[in-house]
Parts: sequence; C-alpha cells; structure tokens
Amino acid sequence: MNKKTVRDIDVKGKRVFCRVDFNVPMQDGNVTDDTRIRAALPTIQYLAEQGAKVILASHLGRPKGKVVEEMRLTAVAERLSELLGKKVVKTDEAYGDAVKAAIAEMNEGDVLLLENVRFYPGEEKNDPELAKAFAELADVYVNDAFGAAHRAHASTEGIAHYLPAVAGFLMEKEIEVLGKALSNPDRPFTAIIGGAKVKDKIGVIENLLDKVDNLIIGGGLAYTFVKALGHEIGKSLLEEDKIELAKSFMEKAKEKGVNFYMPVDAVVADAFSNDANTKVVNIDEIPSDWEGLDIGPKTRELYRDVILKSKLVIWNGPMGVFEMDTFAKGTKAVAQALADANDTYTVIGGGDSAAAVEKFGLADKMDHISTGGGASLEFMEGKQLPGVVALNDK
Ligand SMILES: Nc1ncnc2c1ncn2[C@@H]1O[C@H](COP(=O)(O)OP(=O)(O)OP(=O)(O)O)[C@@H](O)[C@H]1O
Ligand SMILES: O=C(O)[C@H](O)COP(=O)(O)O
Repeated sequence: MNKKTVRDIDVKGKRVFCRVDFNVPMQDGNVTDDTRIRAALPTIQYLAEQGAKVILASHLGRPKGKVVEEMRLTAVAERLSELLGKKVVKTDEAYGDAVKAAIAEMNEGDVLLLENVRFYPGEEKNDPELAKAFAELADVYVNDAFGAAHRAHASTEGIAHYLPAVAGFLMEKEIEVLGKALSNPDRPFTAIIGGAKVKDKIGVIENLLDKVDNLIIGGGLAYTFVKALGHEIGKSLLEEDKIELAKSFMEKAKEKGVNFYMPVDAVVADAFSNDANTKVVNIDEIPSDWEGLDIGPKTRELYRDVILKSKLVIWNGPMGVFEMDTFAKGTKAVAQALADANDTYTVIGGGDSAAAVEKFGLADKMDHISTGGGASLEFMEGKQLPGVVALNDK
C-alpha cells in the first residue's frame, strides 16, 4: 500500500482521532456480533501502547443526522472495554466543549469513544465545518474503518484534509489482501458471485471478468443468467432489464477465455418459506409455478471441484436463501469447500458471505474475511475508496 500507516508516525503523547467501523449488529441494546470491534483491536492497542491518547469515532446504523437513542454507542464502549481489559470513556457527543474537556482529562494510553458520528447531519454530507470540529479534537488522524472507506464522510474523508492522516492495521491488511488479489493473483483465480441481484454485482462482474480464470455464479442473480440462456425459471428472481447484460457477460467470458460456471441444477420450492415443498430439478426444468431458492447437489459438487483446484478464491454473496435452513445447503457447501481447500487462499468479501461463514462455524478456516460489505464490493469493482485516497502518501 502506498499510504502511510500508524507505523510511519510518532504518536507518543499525541491525541489521535481514530475512525473505526463499529457498525455492529445490535439486539435489545446488546452487541450481538463483535467481529468488527475485535478487528480494530490491534490498532487501538498499538496506539495505546505507543502512548497515544486514543479518541475513537464510529457510526452505528443510519440515524440520518439525528439522535436515535437505540443507536448510541454505549453498549459498544462497554464491549470494547471488556475486550481491552480497561475502561473506555464514552462521551455523549462527538465534538464540542464537553468532548474537549473529556479529552483534556486523558492520560497517555487512555481510550475514549465518541458518540455516533451519524447523529450529525454534517457527517454524511462531508461538511467541512464538522470535519474541522473533529480535527480540532486531535493532533493526528488514523483511519482503520475499512468497512466505511467507500463513504466520503466528515469522519472518513473530510477530517483527513486537516490533520496528518494515516491508515491503521486493519485498513492496511484489507487493502493489501484485496489489492494483491486483484493486481497480482495466484492462479487459477476463481471468483464466486452470489446474492440477490444482478444490479448490485454488475461492476464486480465486469471488473473481475478481466482478471479471473473462473467465474462462478449463484444465488438469486443466477436466474437472470438462466433466463438469458432461454430457459424457463418459473417464479425465481428475475431482472428482466438485465437479461441482455447477462448475455453480454457470458459472451465476454468466452472471448476472454474465462470459465463461466452457472448452476446446473436447483432446489426449487412452491413458496418462499422454510416449510415449503421442495424438489431438486435440472436448471432447464424449473416448473413454471416454483422458484429456485438454492443451487442443487450437482452444482454443489461442480463448484467444490473448481474451488479445490484454485489457488485463490474470492467469494461475495450467498448461493441461496441461506437464512432458511432448507435453502442453506448450497452456501454451506461453498463455505465447506473453501474451508477444505488447504492450498487455496480464501477471501470472503464481507456482508452476507461473511455472515454465512460465521453461521456455519467455518470462519477460522478462511484466510481473510473482509470487515467491509459495501467497501469490499466497491474495491472489487476497481473503484478508489475515498477514505483511503484521502490518507497521506508514503
Ligand atoms: N435464489 C434466491 N432467491 C431469492 N433470494 C436469494 C436467493 N439466493 C440468495 N438470496 C438472498 O440474497 C440475499 C443476499 O444478497 P446480497 O446481494 O445482499 O448479498 P451480499 O452481497 O453478500 O450482501 P451484502 O450487501 O451484505 O454484502 C440473502 O438475503 C439471500 O437470502
Ligand atoms: O456496514 C457497513 O457496510 C459499513 O459500516 C457502512 O455502513 P453504511 O452502508 O450505512 O454506510
């Protein structure tokens, strides 16, 4: 990475504004998955050990510029405090005099968490006044929020214009892993793209077609491709306006010598329900009043073979409606194949695929699970992430 990191600066005695992505799932006021908090610990601990006064900032949810009580970061501060084994002071605001007073009380190595930065309308507008108000709190800016790096907001981008600005360890690792995969991949290089909609994956498929050896399609979006081949897809998900695009992707794959893998069979259901009647059919035999909700057993085998023969696999998006056990087998089979592929470097591109790998208890078998859903998707589309661009060059 050509950006400076926390290793390149001296933070001793300095106030460090460290943007993290603590946008974690919550239920009844409790953090239900602390993966993102744990992922930021190396940077936080390093800064504290180096004698910095660590001022953490994050968003939680989408409060749209207003205070939403359930989106306060209080429970996050408590969880962080447990993980660090020391007290984390939490302020009720994210800037201003009360916050400055709390920071003035900090000793070297202390950690403080600001209130949800999205309680202020200026955050998502990237208002320079808010960015300056954040910058006034600190001497140095560290961005470790890879998950929010695709957002040009006051705490992810704006502030970097007013302070020395460097990357944290998580940001560095995410950019290095995904960057190497896209620029200098070990081959055979396979991408597995699933999820609900073609619309959301157009940029990724376009960009990856120039780089991969194998492209595997699954999930709801596969049915638009099946339709493009002229088959009946019943009530399966279809994006009528993307049929031509699906055809052009398949043609482009052929021109470029990319092996394009599509489901050869499907688990179809007579209703969108875990208790629906189901059957396995060949992909060109979907009954007109049934819908495809998972890849079938032959497809699972086919995809497993491709995965096991790859040196590098990137996966984004589930193979079926994995939230319902009846339709989770395809997604589980892909996760299991990745877990079994010992000579393969496996990268999980955040979002639902990361959730699936966690759900199946296979997370520790993967080489890299990105903490960014939207961010990793944009990175895989080949886009520059504003939160990274704004950091100081080496
Ligand atoms: N055959 C299918 N029919 C309908 N929905 C499906 C099908 N296969 C997968 N899905 C749904 O697609 C959703 C995931 O799609 P999405 O495009 O959001 O994935 P993702 O890219 O991993 O998510 P994120 O945006 O969180 O990164 C899941 O909720 C899953 O139930
Ligand atoms: O959960 C995420 O993907 C990041 O925290 C970004 O959140 P956002 O989509 O609300 O900007």
